[in-house]
Amino acid sequence: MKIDLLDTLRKKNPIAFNISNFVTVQDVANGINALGASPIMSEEKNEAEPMVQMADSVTVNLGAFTEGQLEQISAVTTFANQYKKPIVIDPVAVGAVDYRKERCNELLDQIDVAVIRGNAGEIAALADVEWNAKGIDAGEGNGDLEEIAKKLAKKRNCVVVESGKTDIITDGEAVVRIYNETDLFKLHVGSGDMLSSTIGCFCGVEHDYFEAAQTATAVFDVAGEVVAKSMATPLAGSFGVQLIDELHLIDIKTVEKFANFD
Ligand SMILES: Nc1ncnc2c1ncn2[C@@H]1O[C@H](COP(=O)(O)OP(=O)(O)OP(=O)(O)O)[C@@H](O)[C@H]1O
Ligand SMILES: Cc1ncsc1CCO
Ligand SMILES: [Mg+2]
Repeated sequence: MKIDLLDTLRKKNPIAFNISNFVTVQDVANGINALGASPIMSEEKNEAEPMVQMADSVTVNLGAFTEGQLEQISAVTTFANQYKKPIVIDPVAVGAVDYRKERCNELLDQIDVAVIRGNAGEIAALADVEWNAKGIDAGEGNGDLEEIAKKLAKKRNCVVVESGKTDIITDGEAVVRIYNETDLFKLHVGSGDMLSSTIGCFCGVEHDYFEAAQTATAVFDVAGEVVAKSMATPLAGSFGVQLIDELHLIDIKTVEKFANFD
């Protein structure tokens, strides 16, 4: 794993263009800004081309899109392919709402993406595997998580990050697993959105998106673990704030010390 990419990111301060959702946009902007990237958000179709041109990566979060916004998402992602800017997709709740799954699959049919990051319920839905997703959460299912992630990676010819107790990262062939020590992330709505956008930042500085996704996930997971270790009592609000603080403070040595992966 290329943990050194953390310093590369801080040196380059990549512009991370995010189409976010209204629920978690501030956490996403502050999280990746604290980490060392330069976030910019937009919902305006008319500025899609210059936004994409100046950006190093594009992260599209499908958490609360409207019909009107689909045109902007289509324009942005088409320009991103044209200007060779990596796209990260966060397919929020596609396992729970068919409308979302259909729109997401239409989008994925039109464009090439670098990474899809979702929980098990979301990745299973896009991989056409049966699963009982629960709203924005992973829900329950019996499928083999690694096989599901690989299936989607092959189907969409991209890297898949399937988050959960163990984060599974695959390019369709190789698999890297990152083991989480804390489940406090679940106290903070938008942990997943922040992870997806963190992956976007690393894809903006590393063309090997499999490597970029691994480093991003390890940095993010260790940041949460460090915060959890420092809290005598788990506190949801404080966890969210301290996660942003730790994304600012975290360094390569800390990630090397605490990242648990194979
Ligand atoms: N059961 C768990 N134990 C430990 N860590 C977890 C667990 N589930 C998720 N995580 C961690 O939480 C972070 C977000 O992943 P998660 O799968 O919850 O995304 P999500 O469902 O899209 O979240 P959200 O919708 O709230 O943004 C990741 O860093 C992941 O490693
Ligand atoms: C709660 C919620 N609803 C739509 S998006 C979102 C944030 C998690 O993605
Ligand atoms: Mg999510």
